[in-house]
Amino acid sequence: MGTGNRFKHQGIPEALSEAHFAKLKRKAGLPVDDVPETKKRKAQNGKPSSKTTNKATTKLNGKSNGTKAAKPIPSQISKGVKSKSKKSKPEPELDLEDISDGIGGGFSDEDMSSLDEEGGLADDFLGSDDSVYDSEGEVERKAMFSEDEDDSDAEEKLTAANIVGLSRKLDEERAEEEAADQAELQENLQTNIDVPHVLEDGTEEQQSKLLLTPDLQLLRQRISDTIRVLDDFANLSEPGTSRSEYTAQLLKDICAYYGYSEFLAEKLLNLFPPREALAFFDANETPRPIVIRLVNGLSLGATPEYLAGHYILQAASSFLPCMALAPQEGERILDMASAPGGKTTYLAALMKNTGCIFANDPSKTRSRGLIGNVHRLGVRNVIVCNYDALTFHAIDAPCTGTGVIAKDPSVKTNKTEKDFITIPHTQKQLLLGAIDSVNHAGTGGYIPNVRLVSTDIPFGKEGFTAYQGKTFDFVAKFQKIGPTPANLVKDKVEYTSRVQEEVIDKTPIVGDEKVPSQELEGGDFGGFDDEEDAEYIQRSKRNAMRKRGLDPKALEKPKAQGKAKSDSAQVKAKAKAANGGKLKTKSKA
Ligand SMILES: C[S@@+](CC[C@H](N)C(=O)[O-])C[C@H]1O[C@@H](n2cnc3c(N)ncnc32)[C@H](O)[C@@H]1O
Repeated sequence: MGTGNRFKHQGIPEALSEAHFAKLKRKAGLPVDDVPETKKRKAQNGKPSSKTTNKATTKLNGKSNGTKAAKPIPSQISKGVKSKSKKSKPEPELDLEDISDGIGGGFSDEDMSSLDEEGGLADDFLGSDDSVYDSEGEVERKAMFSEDEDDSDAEEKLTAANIVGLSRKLDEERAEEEAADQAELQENLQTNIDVPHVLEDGTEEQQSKLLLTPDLQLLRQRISDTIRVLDDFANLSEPGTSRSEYTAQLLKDICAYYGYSEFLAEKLLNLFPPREALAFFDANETPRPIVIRLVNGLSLGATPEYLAGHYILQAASSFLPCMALAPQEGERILDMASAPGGKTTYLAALMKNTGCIFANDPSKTRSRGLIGNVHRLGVRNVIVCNYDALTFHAIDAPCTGTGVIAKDPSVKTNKTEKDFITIPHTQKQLLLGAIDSVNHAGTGGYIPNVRLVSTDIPFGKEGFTAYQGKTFDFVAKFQKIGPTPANLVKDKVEYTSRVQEEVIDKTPIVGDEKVPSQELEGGDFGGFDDEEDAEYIQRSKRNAMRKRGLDPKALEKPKAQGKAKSDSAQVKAKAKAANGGKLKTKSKA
């Protein structure tokens, strides 16, 4: 990530809302002036209040902030949506409610509790989905291709055919802007040779009061000045001060100005040089645009075309990995963490509905959305399953969610140290599991030979590729390059036959013809049966333990077993009662 244009071009960004500072004051036990309703609404960009929360929208001292809209990130839309609008008609608010889960959403995540008990998954692993837009935390998005827009600024329509050309055009425009910015920066450096006084005077109490009732323009100015000092510490720092004093000041100011927890702000500040970090914080205040306009005033999740499965709305982060994978017709693919199915359904389209995709997700709630999308989009080559992928051997793993701050500002304050330790650990485990899965059998901890290969995506930029001596790939494609060594093959055959004895489910598949589909919890797909799931989960756990060389018997405690049996009898009785005497069945597809 280079020094952001936004940072250099936009000047002072829009200030944070008064409600945000009122919240800070309440937390600190200070009196809060009532923010009149009308003022609150004005703070929402002068537009009627919508679901937007603490987006930066108020103007400073009556001045326009001059924020320049970021270039839109292209989203993908497959086909079938015709843009039609009347210039005079006001733009209806976007409601993408249905898109995240395809069947309207509204499910709770309590079904994940069994996994939580194991310390395996936390609930907010589930919310960090950036791949398919949904309405939560939705902010006003700037629509491209709008007939209302100034024609001179109109973008060409994005199609699969012209994506490379369009991307190149954007890169060229960006390069020109960067050159202009650089020249401007040099000019500023010539004129700004004074030593700014940015370190705070006064007691700690006075200082924290200042941060709770800040003059946002001054605060912004101080942030800029501190960064200028940090950029050229030898010449611009005050005598007798240390770099860490400036950094500590910057951290406090950033928390107050942008509304971050100190924990996350510090993490991000350590990740980038200060100037780039500021560009990043600014970028997170800019709502991401979408590249489709509304159709006849209907929300995107309610158009006939949407309901008929003609399109799905996705972010680049969702479809680029599928393009990199380049699945071929007839192949077999495992998507370990697949809900709500953005990638799964796109892969299915790329494979022309041939071959087979195993789409797994451990959240039953999210799996319902996945199933809805699979059905809605007419996908016929997908088998949906519902396991914790850590227990079998996806790359689209759960993430910390820090990449979606622009979409969900709550991330600014709700991430903790634990998330930064456990989530990457889970991601690593899933990746190792995925590598093992390539071999179709457990390998007793052996990691097959893999190498990182080109994604062959002919556009875009490298982006953020290195940090503290480590290199990163936003979309990584691994290829297995060597056969499994002979001694491991032998081990594997023995191992596999042992495991197969254990895992092959020989019970006949029970059809659900006798139960009308509408009576089933999960609709046509067959619903879920907690008792049956508990057995599958136990079995997976036993397998996982064996693979790690542990004794699965450790899982079976006689006392607990007795209790489990009586519990399961109760569950069965309850399920029967709730279902008019019939037990729900589940498709074992
Ligand atoms: C970012 S979303 C996946 C988005 C999806 N691939 C798509 O393109 O629509 C992350 C998913 O990881 C799942 N997840 C979390 N922990 C998991 C685990 N241990 N095994 C498999 N999936 C997991 C969550 O339930 C969530 O649905």
